[in-house]
Amino acid sequence: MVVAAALVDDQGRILLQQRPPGRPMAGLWEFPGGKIEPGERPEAALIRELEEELDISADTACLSPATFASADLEERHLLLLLYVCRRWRGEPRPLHATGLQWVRPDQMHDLPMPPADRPLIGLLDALI
Ligand SMILES: Nc1nc2c([nH]c(=O)n2[C@@H]2O[C@H](COP(=O)(O)OP(=O)(O)OP(=O)(O)O)[C@@H](O)[C@H]2O)c(=O)[nH]1
Repeated sequence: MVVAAALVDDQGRILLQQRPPGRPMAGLWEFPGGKIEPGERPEAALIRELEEELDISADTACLSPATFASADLEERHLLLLLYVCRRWRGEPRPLHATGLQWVRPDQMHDLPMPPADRPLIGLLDALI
């Protein structure tokens, strides 16, 4: 079970981060987030991941449940809960990722992304 955020800026662009080398799916552009730890609430997990990965603070009230992805990975099944977040404190910095970029949903079709994320693009385009 994974939580992730579509951080949306005032131009309707979404922040993607690039997975670093030496890890599964290296080089792909993904939504910031990560695994929920045992006993952790999903929103708390996402707030923790945003701090760890981007050095930003978000409040639970600013995390809107948006949609989810369900896909087979190599040895596991992934359930990814995607939240939309339009307000946070701080300027995102790539503490774990190779890089960050802000993109409109329609631009995501041209980026290499994890297969599970592909069905989310059209949904985000309609939502934002
Ligand atoms: N954060 C994030 N993870 C995603 C996305 N799409 C997707 O398939 N995933 C998968 O969901 C998992 C996220 O957990 P993580 O980021 O903590 O995983 P990790 O690299 O430590 O994976 P590992 O523990 O299997 O090595 C990974 O298997 C990742 O490939 C996405 O858009 N954002």
